[in-house]
Amino acid sequence: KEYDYIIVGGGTAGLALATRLSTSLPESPILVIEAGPAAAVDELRITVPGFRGSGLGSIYDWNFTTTAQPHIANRTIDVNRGKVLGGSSALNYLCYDRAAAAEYDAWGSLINNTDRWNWDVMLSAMLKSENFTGEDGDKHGRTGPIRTTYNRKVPEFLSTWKPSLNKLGVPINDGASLGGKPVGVMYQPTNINPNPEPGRWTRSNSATDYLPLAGSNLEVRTNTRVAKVDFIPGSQPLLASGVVLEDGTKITARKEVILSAGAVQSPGLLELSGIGQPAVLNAANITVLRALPGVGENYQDHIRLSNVYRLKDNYSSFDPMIYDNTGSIATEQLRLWLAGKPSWYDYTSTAYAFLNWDLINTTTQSTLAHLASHPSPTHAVDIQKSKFLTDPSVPQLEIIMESNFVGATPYPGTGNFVTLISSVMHPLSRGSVHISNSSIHSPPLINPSYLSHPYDIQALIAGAKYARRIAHTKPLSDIWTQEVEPGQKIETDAEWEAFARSAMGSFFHPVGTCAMLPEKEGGVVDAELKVYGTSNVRVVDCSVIPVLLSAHIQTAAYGIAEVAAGVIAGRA
Ligand SMILES: Cc1cc2nc3c(=O)[nH]c(=O)nc-3n(C[C@H](O)[C@H](O)[C@H](O)COP(=O)(O)OP(=O)(O)OC[C@H]3O[C@@H](n4cnc5c(N)ncnc54)[C@H](O)[C@@H]3O)c2cc1C
Repeated sequence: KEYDYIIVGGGTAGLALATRLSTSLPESPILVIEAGPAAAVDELRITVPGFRGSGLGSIYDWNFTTTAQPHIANRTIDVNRGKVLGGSSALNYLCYDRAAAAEYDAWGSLINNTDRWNWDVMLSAMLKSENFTGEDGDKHGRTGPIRTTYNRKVPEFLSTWKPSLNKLGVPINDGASLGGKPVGVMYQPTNINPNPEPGRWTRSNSATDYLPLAGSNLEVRTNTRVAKVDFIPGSQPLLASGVVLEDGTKITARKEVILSAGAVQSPGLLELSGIGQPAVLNAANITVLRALPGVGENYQDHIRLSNVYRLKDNYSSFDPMIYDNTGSIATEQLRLWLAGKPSWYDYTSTAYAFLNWDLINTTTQSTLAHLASHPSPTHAVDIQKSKFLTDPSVPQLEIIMESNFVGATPYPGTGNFVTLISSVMHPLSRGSVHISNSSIHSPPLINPSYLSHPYDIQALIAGAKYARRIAHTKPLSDIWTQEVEPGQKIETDAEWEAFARSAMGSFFHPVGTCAMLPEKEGGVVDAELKVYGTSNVRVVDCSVIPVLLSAHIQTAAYGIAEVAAGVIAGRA
């Protein structure tokens, strides 16, 4: 059987794109090939919002790890990625937000000043993908597939969040953070469907809410892995004829092959197909069909640190739902969830702050700006990040108040905790992901180069120190008894640095590895997401994001897919 379009990866962007293409081009046979399974409708690890995190390490996770990272004591960091229909949208933590307008505008200015990509384009695409329930005055889509709303149950102590930050001079930004101006402290929505029968609040993802809208011309094959793109020998530019599966089966694409395998695996598929850095391909004994040095480079990810506080006895947290999930509280809450009644298992993250360094103090701003500009950045992505450092509309630090223990050490066994997770929004370390040999079955070599730029470690420490300051500000200071991580013993600069290097984690947001940039800047795709040197291969997923955003990135994945569907259907 032949198809017009083959989409590799039925993940967040892949299913959104496939659904939109199938309805825009009803005469075109379209195939999505997904390596993972379709999860059962009653798969609680995916469906129950409060079970977020329980899919990690499961059959729905690729379970990759980084190479040993020299700047964090040679630790390796887990690289969790969805391996299931819905991809990482089925595995993620359901934070739903958008970055500053200037950050999407930068995409267009970096790729030859095109007006194909900017805030207006991405906002309209992101709104098209959203279906919000509620009234908050913010920018929301109301008719799109992905259901969003606010948590209906939040722990009582969360009420200390906004006043404490506000006391430190951070503006309250409730109901106004999704319109391109995220700086401030606020509650944000979450990708939950609030009213499916029988009243259960469930995770909304690309498999549950885009795919059912697809036309009958869309076929989905699960548990099927693509090994590479097949090119017509001697074609110039390279013309793809289809894909080759891991068992050698060839499937024909009459028009296009679109890679939506995510930021960790789309670059590897290009390399296995003969497009990439000659040194990488030669080492893997793969014939170079097109040298493209940017493939797999420019890996960027959000880095995070936790400050964990033990709550006073009169406060209960989400901890029993995670760490005592056979206990009576958890059992009762799951019974309520199954009955479609308000339950703690409806709950996800709610309380956020997006800050720039100025909001902490001018010394932090100038110290970090100095680190970022010495030596002067020369790469377009780094230059862009240094411009963001002087733009007060662009956040540099996110802090989330989590209602449970999220430490670098194991859960202490008993007790209720609150965690302030701080994350650097524009780290300057950029790494890479490459294949190690010619087999699709070998895991990729993921080297994010965490903390290799001196800005990153100091930014991480500045965030965690500020989180401690928040914790010591009333009314938040009234709810806890002990700082468990990093612990009050961490005080000197050297102690903070050792702690940060030993406890730093990832926020699961890799981007940039098939960057939409000019080829001479290390770009892999052009403004129409077409791979340089090919006439009919595109990449549509988070790997095309050239500069990491100051937001959780699923909204961008949906937005990119919506824009790409318009581009592809317009060209058909
Ligand atoms: C644990 C976790 C928590 C997160 N939390 C949040 C959050 O709270 N909010 C937020 O906004 N973002 C969050 N993210 C990030 C966000 O969900 C992802 O970055 C985004 O969904 C990625 O979308 P994508 O389309 O680029 O890739 P994916 O959704 O990962 O899709 C790639 C798909 O391709 C498939 N695939 C790969 N290789 C092949 C192959 N060779 N053949 C066939 N199929 C293949 C994969 O199985 C997968 O289904 C989180 C991510 C993770 C992993």
